[in-house]
Amino acid sequence: MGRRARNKQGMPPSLEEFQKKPAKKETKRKAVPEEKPVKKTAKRAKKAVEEEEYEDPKDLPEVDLEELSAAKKSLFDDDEEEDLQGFEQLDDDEDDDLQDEFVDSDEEDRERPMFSDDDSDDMDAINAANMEEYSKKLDEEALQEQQDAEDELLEESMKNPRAKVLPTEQEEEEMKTGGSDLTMVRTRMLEVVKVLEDFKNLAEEGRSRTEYMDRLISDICEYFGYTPFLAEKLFNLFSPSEAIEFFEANEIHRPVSIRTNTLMTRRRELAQTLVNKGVNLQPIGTWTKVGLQIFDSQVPIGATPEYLAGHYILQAASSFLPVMALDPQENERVLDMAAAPGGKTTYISALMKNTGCVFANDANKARTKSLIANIHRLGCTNTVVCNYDAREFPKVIGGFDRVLLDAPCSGTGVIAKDQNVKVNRTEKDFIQIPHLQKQLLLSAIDSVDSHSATGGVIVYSTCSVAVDENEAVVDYALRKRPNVKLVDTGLAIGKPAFTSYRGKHFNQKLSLARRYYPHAYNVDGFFVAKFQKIAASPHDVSKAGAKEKELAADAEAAEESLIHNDFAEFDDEADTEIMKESIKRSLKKKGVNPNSVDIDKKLRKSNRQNGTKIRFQTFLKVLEQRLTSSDKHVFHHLVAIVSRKSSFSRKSAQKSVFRKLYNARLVNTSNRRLEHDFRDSDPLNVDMDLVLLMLVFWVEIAWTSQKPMDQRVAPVVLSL
Ligand SMILES: C[S@@+](CC[C@H](N)C(=O)[O-])C[C@H]1O[C@@H](n2cnc3c(N)ncnc32)[C@H](O)[C@@H]1O
Repeated sequence: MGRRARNKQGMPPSLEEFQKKPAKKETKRKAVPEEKPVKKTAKRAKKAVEEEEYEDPKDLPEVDLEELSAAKKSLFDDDEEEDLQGFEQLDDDEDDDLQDEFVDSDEEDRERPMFSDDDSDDMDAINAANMEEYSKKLDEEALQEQQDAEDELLEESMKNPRAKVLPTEQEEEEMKTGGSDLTMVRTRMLEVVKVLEDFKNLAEEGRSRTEYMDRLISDICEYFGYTPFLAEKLFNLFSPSEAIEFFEANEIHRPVSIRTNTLMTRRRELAQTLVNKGVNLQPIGTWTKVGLQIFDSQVPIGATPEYLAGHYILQAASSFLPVMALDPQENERVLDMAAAPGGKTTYISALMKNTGCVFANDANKARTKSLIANIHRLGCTNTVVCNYDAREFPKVIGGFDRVLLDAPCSGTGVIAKDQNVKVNRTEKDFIQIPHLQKQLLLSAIDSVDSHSATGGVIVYSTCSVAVDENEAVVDYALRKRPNVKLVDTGLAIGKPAFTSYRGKHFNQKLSLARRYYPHAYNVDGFFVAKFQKIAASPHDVSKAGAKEKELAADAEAAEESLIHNDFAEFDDEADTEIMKESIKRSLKKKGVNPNSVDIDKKLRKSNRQNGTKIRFQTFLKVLEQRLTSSDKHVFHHLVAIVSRKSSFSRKSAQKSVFRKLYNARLVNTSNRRLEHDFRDSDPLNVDMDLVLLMLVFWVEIAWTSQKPMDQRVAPVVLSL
């Protein structure tokens, strides 16, 4: 069997199949409780993990180490081919493994805020966690009691279907002043979820769905410590009950895993050596031949002679996935665009058996040190390290067989590792980071040789679960580069990515990309998409560097409704100029020479007649305050249409749309003349579609601001 074929994964079992599998035989070494952690509270699930993961050695029966070694050895006796066969026919136990045995590590070295690996940090964390877990074990009974009490309370409240789950105004006040009892908050969250799932039967009369949702988001913020912005963003990805599972999973550390460096050793040899040193481990599910899950260890796992000799690397299981999807072949030329600290580069190098050439690039020079260190330690000799802004590619060098873009991201998939994400991420991050990701992905695509005999592949991955950083980025790339198509990742696990999300529709092929969630697979949240480049494009020979791309992307982004940080850049002067232009046009249309008229005077008169002092800037401020991001999206959509339909610059188009909205806002039934002006002063003579879109926009504002806008909108409709 050829290498490529051997590397191909079997068809993924469905999620249902995964979930229906009977529980795996319990072993004392199992780190994750048999029950899915998501069925427990954050604390309780964590407790269960602690109990099993850090079982007090004193409580264990005496074990003959030789026997243990022999038993462990048998775990790795299957040769690689058998592993593969098993992989193609996932059995029940293995499926269950998949849920339990994914691990984190290398992502810790991701640069903050980009989330990075650092093996030694990882180990410190593990050892510290062990001690903490041991001491927490003493609290077990108390915690269990508390849990039982909570469950009882919940059960009781559920008996009364129309129980008053939401706090009264007075209770709200008390909560504000006296703080909340977290147990109560948690119980209420679960109750609200139940109500939301059967709103018709369980909701209190007179209470709206929004009230329940708002309460739930507030409680999530309070209980788990998220900002309302991020809580809502993440909440929207799931059903209410699954959202709680996700938030709870973020309170639990993923298990620790290592990847065998096949340039140096084989997995079963490594496992045997480590077991002999007192490391308690098990292979990660059948989907990987190189991963080992570590349950506990009598030696520091990041400082064993084998570690120092490069026989393994601490690496999150989810980090294997993009490289497996990339499927690098021997003797190829591969680019790892954002490579530091090298968890994925070294895996690529190993899969290529140190043949061909891997360009490992990272924009952060400091981080290339750890990249170089890992490359050396793991004995990768086919690797060139470089330090460019990856948007410089393919100007630096192009024509690669494969490119991996493990993009810098917001890290919403690895909150369990970095709790700061809960409070640090802002709306701006979810505009700026995707903006960079899009530019990087286009560069990745342009750096691949579409005529590659073996490859022509691009893999895009992030450790974020946000749609803006995943589906939206991939969809953008598909639109901008019709010479690529999405293909199957070949990965055995993962949920299909979204093809539509909250009113946005993406390329249908996005269902081929994969999403990973901590609560679903006990791995870091991750996203993997695989492209095949089917033809060359003019961009492939582009000599544009990062700066040029940034400028081009800014312009494109405005068209794509992405950037609105220049939202309030209009000034009175510009405002006046536009109005003057409009008056001149109007005069011309009437056959009057504009030069024969005092335009300033006419403008003043017009302003007086309009009785308005609202200027663009004021209007922008109002918009900023009142628009949700989806409203802004509509606005930018309008701008994009106007600039496409005209030769106007983006700025002029923005002004024009504002002019429309501005004027439309003044129209009312008693002012027919203004209606007329509104149409006459239209500098673009925009078509009906645009006006209708504007109305949609206005209706959205009305909806958002909860104020009736019909009075303003209706006459515009009438005037069409
Ligand atoms: C998610 S981490 C990469 C982790 C790495 N692939 C691994 O597996 O070890 C993202 C990396 O992107 C790098 N980065 C950020 N902006 C970049 C850019 N414009 N060009 C290249 N690298 C960039 C960061 O320095 C960071 O190391």
